[in-house]
Amino acid sequence: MQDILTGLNPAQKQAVEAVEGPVLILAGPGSGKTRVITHRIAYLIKVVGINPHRIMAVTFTNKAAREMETRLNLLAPSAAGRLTMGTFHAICARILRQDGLPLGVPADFVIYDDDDQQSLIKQAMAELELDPKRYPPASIRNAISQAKSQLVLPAYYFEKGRSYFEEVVGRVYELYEKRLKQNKALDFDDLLLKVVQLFKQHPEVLARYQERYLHVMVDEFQDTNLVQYELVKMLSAKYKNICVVGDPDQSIYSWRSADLRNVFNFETDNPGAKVILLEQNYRSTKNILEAASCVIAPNSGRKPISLWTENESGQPIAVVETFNEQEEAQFVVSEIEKLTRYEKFSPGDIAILYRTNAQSRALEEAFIRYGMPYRLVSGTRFYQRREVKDIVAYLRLLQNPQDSVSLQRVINIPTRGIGAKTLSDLGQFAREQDISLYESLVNLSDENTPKPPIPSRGLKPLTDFGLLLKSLVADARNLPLLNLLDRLLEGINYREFLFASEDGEERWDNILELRTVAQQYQEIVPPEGLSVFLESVALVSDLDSLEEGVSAVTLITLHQAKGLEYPVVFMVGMEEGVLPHSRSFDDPAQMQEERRLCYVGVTRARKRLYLVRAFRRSLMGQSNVNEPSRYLKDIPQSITKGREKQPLSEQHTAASAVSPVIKQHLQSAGMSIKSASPPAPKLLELEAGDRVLHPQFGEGIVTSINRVKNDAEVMISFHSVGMKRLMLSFARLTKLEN
Ligand SMILES: Nc1ncnc2c1ncn2[C@@H]1O[C@H](COP(=O)(O)OP(=O)(O)OP(=O)(O)O)[C@@H](O)[C@H]1O
Ligand SMILES: [Mg+2]
Repeated sequence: MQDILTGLNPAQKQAVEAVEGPVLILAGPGSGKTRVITHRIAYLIKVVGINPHRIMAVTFTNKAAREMETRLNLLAPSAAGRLTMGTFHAICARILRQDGLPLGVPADFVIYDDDDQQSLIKQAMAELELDPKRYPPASIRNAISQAKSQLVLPAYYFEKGRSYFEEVVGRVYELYEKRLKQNKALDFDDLLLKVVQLFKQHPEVLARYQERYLHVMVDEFQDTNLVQYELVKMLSAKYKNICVVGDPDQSIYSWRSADLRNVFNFETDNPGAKVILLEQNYRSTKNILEAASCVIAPNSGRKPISLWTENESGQPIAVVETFNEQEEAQFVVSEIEKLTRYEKFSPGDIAILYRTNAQSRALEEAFIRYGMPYRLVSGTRFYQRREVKDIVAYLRLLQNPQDSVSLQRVINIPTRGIGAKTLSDLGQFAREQDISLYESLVNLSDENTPKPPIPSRGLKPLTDFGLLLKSLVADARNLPLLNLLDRLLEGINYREFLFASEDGEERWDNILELRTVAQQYQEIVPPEGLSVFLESVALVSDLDSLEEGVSAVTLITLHQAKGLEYPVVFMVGMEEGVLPHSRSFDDPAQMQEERRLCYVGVTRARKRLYLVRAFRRSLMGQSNVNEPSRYLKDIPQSITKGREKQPLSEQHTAASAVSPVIKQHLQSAGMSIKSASPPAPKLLELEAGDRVLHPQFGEGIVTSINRVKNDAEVMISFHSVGMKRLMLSFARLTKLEN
């Protein structure tokens, strides 16, 4: 019992000991909310003598559940594995496996993820002969998901007075449900919905669970939605021992229907509820905490939660401006190098937080280049993302039309009605004729060649695709990489295709991010740009995912970082348009949520906090000069340090188009800059033998120059990547003194 209550402050102790009746714990970040839940569970088991079997603890992520389990194991080893702990979805899945039968849910149901769900909806729409152009499957899917999270059934859509679109939703919904059932499958929304239905329609089942769960606890309560709260209420209705902890300032999931009203209504829903406030922060230094409170203060309608700490003031917050996103990544990586080399932080102590997944790309590349281990939390590494792989496969095919693996990958992407049977017939025909798959496609439009035995209905899309490929292959020889990529995306209508899928917007963002990469190869004479690009992609993607246990830097979105803490935190992309995200600009409620997101980020840091931004950012194919994030201005200069205070004009005159990092590198090597490429297209004067610096390839020596019209082709032998031929007007070269 000693170890359970010692190590808690009086307010925390009160929260742990308040085991009877409803309890609401409201407290700011790092004040020990999660710690209280863990200790409360241990206390219930070891002191009050509750059977772990009768306790339920709901966490927000599986990772949080695992962490809680580890901590609990230290306090109450006997409880391991006996209590019900996990996310709402995991707990509901368990209930349905046990008790779903009365509702017609078989014990061996499978769970469909977003992708499965999407394809089943498309299938249902095809069966109903609904045109996906008029009724985008993604909107139908959203409507169905919304309906489910509000416990609305298909019948609702057939009531009088519904719109035609609603009726369509209803018909798809109905058939979709039928197919799910035939496949013995549940989608994510079903997991919650079915349990609520089960409890409502079969009170005897509910009674059993109510009897079982003497104690129910919920962490991160501010991010629960209505159905989740409904469930918690039902489960705890008998004993009313329900303890929820949360922080309204950290509510960041409204886009998943999280509803803050759950917090505000808790006291009225649960008469006699004890409300406990925790005010001491154990996580962060005074400086970090002050920065956090300045960031959140401007939000309106807050219940101000006071927060203080006995921790030291610590280092000032580092506010760092870099030139562009590559330099930002470089800065982060070289700073990490210093932190781990001279300051006894290990890579596992460090996290990089960002607003959108697409931002990870520049960071990942820097980590790979430096050979520094990193771990991307529950996101797919950039070059492994499906849409990125698809487009890279296309580009590979354009470079090498004989690449039949790539061809087979993309032949029906976007869907163009080329089925497996047609493809295998074509393959066999190509083998018989001893030509490649690509040639067999291209030949279809040539009257003088033999035709494969494929019915004309199947032949048409093949012929069209062959023609498209042929013209793109020709483009690949002549166009700079970015133009080629654009031509490709247009030719296959890729944007439309992505937007018809559920997470289309995010996936398109990744494609735009791929454009940013392509831009960097613009200066290389075609078709070499394409092959250099593909070569570097191949190297980057080849990296095996990290083994567990290796100490690695964490790359994570702000949303996923909730509840976690790291000794060192880098928040990157601290710019208007990135954080706050430009999509939120015209919605005041959303802007408040962006601010909370920033607050969550800042409060993840224990000892060091870096707020990094880029003067110019190419993200998702657009190059923008962004203002510093408004949140930076809210942090008083007395607790920051950095390059922030210099006026921009001094840093970014034409002569300093060279990034500060590179400049620093030059200076430390005793070199100086003779001339930098100015923004106006005046060509750098170069001759064979000159030493130059390139922002990506590093240092090299000019081996030859070939003047063409107003430009010149320069051959450069780079130390890092060998010989490259660049267009002088595009190449971001700096001449070094010989
Ligand atoms: N009384 C205490 N004594 C020492 N350390 C404590 C105490 N209370 C909490 N901590 C430590 O402070 C840190 C933050 O605690 P915890 O993660 O539980 O906070 P939280 O309120 O859940 O934060 P968040 O809102 O970010 O989820 C943890 O490292 C925890 O171990
Ligand atoms: Mg917590």
